[in-house]
Amino acid sequence: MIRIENVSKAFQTSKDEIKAVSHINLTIEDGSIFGIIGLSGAGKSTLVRCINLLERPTKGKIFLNNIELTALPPKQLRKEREKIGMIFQQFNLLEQRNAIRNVCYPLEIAGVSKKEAMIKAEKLLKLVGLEDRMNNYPSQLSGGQKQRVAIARALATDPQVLLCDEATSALDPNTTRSILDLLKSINESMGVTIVVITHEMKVVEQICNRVAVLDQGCVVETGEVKDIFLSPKSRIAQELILPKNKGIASLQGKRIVRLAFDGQSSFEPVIANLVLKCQTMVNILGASTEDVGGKAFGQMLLQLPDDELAIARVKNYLDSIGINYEESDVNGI
Ligand SMILES: Nc1ncnc2c1ncn2[C@@H]1O[C@H](COP(=O)(O)OP(=O)(O)OP(=O)(O)O)[C@@H](O)[C@H]1O
Repeated sequence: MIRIENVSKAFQTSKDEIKAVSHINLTIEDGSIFGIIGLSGAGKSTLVRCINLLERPTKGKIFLNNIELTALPPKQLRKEREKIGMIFQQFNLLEQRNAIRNVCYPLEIAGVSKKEAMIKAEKLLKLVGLEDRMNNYPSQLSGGQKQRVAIARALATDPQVLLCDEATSALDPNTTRSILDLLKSINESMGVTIVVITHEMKVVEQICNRVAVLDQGCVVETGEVKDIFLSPKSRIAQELILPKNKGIASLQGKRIVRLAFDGQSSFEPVIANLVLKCQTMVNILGASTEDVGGKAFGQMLLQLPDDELAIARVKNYLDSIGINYEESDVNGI
């Protein structure tokens, strides 16, 4: 289990102090896949680098399995750090080493014999589906293949935790999906706890159990992915789930409702029935649906007519079929 206790990190620049993260409290359970999501500059990378003390927090404590990493002397910290692997957006492979020797690298540093390291590296490269690419250099590999090498390398020291800092942000959607599937299968088969840093809700939806939403260095919302996806409370989570739609700006002053679909409802009959039963037109401004844990979840923004009676009929209808909704004004979307 990872425990982040009241962690803050500030950077001192020549001009002023930048508070990258402030008073963060999070618990990440063993064996889970935990997402940390936020917009650019929210403090995600800083927070994840505080977990393995690549950045030392200015304040607060980090615990791994009840051992306080922030209190350890350097030698013991190095030992504990072997339990935490990390992968990055830009892969960070050693260009002058081929794939198998990249994976051997952390083992060599840990004092494992060359022969043993090669055997383990071969096994790991097979695990990530690169058995036919072991002797290729990074420059000969695609982005997805490089990230697979990086994952194999991160797993070489048998970590309990794998930190993924925007690990799929440089990849196309199909490759992203295959890397996320690989991470999920590593989590399931090896029990490795995975912490995923991302600015994409799709990544969180595809593999995470729980998520913390970060905004301006603070956690503004945390919980089960499906709960946050169904009913985002913070403005930033709403924006990440259903990004701002440029077309909406021209609809100032109109009544908007945000519907939350919970896996039981299919969209078209609901909206078609709503139009028929309420005898009114609605505008679909945007929709976002995802598969979470095998169930379809989603949100939809509807623009309602400027007619209080019609609005009351729509609300009654939504209540009667058990669809959750909330009203928002256009500026709050
Ligand atoms: N070494 C540093 N020195 C000074 N400021 C820093 C340093 N590292 C990060 N920051 C600042 O801390 C804040 C948070 O940055 P961080 O990289 O953690 O955000 P992020 O959410 O990971 O963003 P992105 O998704 O764009 O990488 C930003 O304002 C950034 O400029």
